Amino acid sequence: MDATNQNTAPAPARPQLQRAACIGGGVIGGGWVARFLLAGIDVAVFDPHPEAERIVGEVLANARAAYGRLTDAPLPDEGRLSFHETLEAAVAEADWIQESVPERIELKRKVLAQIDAAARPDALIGSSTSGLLPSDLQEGLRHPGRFFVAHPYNPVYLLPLVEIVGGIGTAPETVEDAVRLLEPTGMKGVPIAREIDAFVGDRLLEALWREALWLIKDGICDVETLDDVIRYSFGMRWAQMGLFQTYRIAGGEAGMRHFLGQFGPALKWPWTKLTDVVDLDDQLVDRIAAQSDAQNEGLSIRRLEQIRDDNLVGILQALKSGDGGKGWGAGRLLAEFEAGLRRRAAEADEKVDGDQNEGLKPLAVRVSPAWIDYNGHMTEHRYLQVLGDATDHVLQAIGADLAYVKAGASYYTVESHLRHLGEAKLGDTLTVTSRIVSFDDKRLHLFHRLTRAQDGAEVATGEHMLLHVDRASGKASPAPAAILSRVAALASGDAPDGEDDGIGRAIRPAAGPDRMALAQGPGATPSTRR
Ligand SMILES: NC(=O)C1=CN([C@@H]2O[C@H](COP(=O)(O)OP(=O)(O)OC[C@H]3O[C@@H](n4cnc5c(N)ncnc54)[C@H](O)[C@@H]3O)[C@@H](O)[C@H]2O)C=CC1
Ligand SMILES: C[N+](C)(C)CC(=O)CC(=O)[O-]
Repeated sequence: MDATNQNTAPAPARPQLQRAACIGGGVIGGGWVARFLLAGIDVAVFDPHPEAERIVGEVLANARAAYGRLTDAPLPDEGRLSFHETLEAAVAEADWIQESVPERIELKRKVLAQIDAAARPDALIGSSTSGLLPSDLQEGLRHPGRFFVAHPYNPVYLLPLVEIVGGIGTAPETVEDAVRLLEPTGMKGVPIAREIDAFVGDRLLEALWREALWLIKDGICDVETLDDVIRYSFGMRWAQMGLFQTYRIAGGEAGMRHFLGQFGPALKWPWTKLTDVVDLDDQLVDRIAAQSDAQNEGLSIRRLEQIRDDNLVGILQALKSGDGGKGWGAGRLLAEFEAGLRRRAAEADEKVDGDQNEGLKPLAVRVSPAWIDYNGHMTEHRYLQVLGDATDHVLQAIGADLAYVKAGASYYTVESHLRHLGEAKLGDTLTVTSRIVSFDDKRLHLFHRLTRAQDGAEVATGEHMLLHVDRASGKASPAPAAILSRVAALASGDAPDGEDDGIGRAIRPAAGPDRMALAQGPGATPSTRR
């Protein structure tokens, strides 16, 4: 029996995370706030800093912008954010409380004891500590069984890893619950088998940092050179294959055993200063600070954060298309996160619609920052993307879903006509309504209309002809009866009375000099036409 269960009944199952509390809203606490809110979880914050709301707000603005570029999947509505005067008020309703106060053990213990006393007994309590032992932090708590370390990486809203570390008093189901509850936020909770100072990530980072400080102190390189050495080489490898998979490849065809044989002896050569710790005296601090100022001239912290976030989004997206489209590492996790978002959105639609067959349901799409061009409005190819999603929505409704495609047949778009009728701006929600205009056993003629949700203004229409295709032969083939009967049930034919849908319209030449004249050169007029 662990220490928790001495005073309380076994904790009830924790189904999902709906309300979180963040105690400390600095660099890491602010990142947690953003991660939770963007996953649709309400967040209550306590931080005595007089500018806590502004600081959290700026982290959140960065996070929103990054998510806009990260994913087209339907994010849930943001959770509700509230700031509280007392820690007790912030934690009262929370399912998960994340402590992110400064790294001082006596402060953390005091704050954790306060949280423990004020929180619901079944609420989970995670600490963001970078390396303090959970057993040391949970000493004196009344309910130590629900306490654990949840060590994230900065920026918390983009980097998915959370090291989950239990202490002596942590109940095993707490670690399992923590990993499971983080999943819908896009995070990867990784349980660490045994507690150890600095866990796994900071053990590695400290070793690298210690060596880096020696290299600067000894005048071997400056901070810019050191950063270049990392970012032009092994830093890029680490993002996708870590250390051991990378070194396996470095062993050539003979693999890891050969690598260990060849490079293992070097560990005993004087290639490392290992445990000697640099004295961070004033002179070294001044040198590093001056070199860092020179390296970052003209770049504010907020600007650096935005550059970092853009780069991370790019890396995550590249990794999502890795391994032949299956996704690799953090990119595969992103793909799974997006699949979860789509599944939950579809389930929510289902709930609203029930089983009634009322025709094709509209899609709602939010215009995200990555969709805006130099004219300040949604750029052309994003319209095609939204129309493509709307077509997929129709295909799902007629039963030509991913399982159908996997089984060997699909609909391919063979012709599209897109009309731009208005502007869509950042943050607009677009409603896409769809119609099946006509069909036969091979052809499916679709029409989509995009309107702005806030005022109903028409923004664009898309008209598309699709062919049913046997994927093995790549040739058009008749759709099966089951699909055709769904199509027939959903087809609505003509536009509602009086509505000009522009169906069948083509682009006509402008009234000025005609195409023949233009082809004959700048001096030509229509009269030169033969
Ligand atoms: N900065 C980093 O790169 C990382 C930090 N961590 C860990 O996260 C924790 C927080 O670190 P940072 O966010 O970097 O520090 P920070 O200094 O940016 O933020 C700490 C916040 O805690 C607030 N605070 C102080 N006393 C408080 C109290 N009694 N109750 C509520 N809030 C209080 C401060 O006003 C401040 O806003 C530390 O344990 C640190 O080791 C973990 C991963 C990375
Ligand atoms: C510097 N640090 C020890 C606070 C770093 C971390 O804990 C993790 C990170 O984000 O690098």
